[in-house]
Amino acid sequence: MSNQACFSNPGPELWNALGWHPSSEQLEQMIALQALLRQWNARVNLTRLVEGGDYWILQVFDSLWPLQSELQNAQQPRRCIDIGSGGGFPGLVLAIALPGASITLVDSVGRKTAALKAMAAKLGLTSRVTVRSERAELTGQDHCCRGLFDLAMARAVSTAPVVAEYLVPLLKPSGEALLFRGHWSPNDAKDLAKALRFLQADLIKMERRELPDNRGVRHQLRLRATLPCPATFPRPIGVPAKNPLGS
Ligand SMILES: C[S@@+](CC[C@H](N)C(=O)[O-])C[C@H]1O[C@@H](n2cnc3c(N)ncnc32)[C@H](O)[C@@H]1O
Repeated sequence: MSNQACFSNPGPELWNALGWHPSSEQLEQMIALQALLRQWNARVNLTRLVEGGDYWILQVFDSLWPLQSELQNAQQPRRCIDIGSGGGFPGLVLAIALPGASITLVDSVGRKTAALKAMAAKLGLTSRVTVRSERAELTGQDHCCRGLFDLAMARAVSTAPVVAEYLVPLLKPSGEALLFRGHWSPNDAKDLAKALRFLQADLIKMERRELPDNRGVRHQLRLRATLPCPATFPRPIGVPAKNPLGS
């Protein structure tokens, strides 16, 4: 089998490259998620990456590779939140891979959150997955979410300073924000550092990795709060994107 064919399937090559292997139940859930995305895509534009390597590498692998340490302690109770979850990446894949975690999925588009709720129910994840249909700027100011998460993440939602403003207010004092990035440059790092000064947070880790099958380079950035996030952040709806911190 060519490398490309191996990585287009959920076979051992994919999991060896990831350094984590799903149980048979988890694998079934990931295959079921793929089928649910095909169904829901007919009604709502969730994602076009649902077949072969597009699904297994660009969605599943890409959602899980930054979580090596969490995957080693997958039963540990954790509160996680995925901002701008879209079709459920990384949030729903995380809910499958981390049986100890509870996951809140947030998206501002009602049709997407309806699909997320229905997919979570079909996957048997309702007891651990909560779906919120709202803007992240409101989530971060809601006492039901602010300051309560061990892990707050976002993939493909906005620039790093904007995403940091959404995520940092959600963290417990010991929590970490996880930014999934594609390209990452020294200028991106400078912009993020300026934003983090406002949010009272530090960059604690940056990791680069190539996806299997030459599917591109990815970066993960981890942030931690140094002091409680000032109450003014996140600012009202639309302000973080219109006027990014530090710009
Ligand atoms: C490009 S999609 C990425 C979806 C998913 N995270 C992924 O990686 O496939 C961005 C998603 O973020 C949502 N989004 C963007 N800004 C948001 C905000 N301020 N609050 C909540 N959701 C937001 C959009 O509705 C959209 O579903």
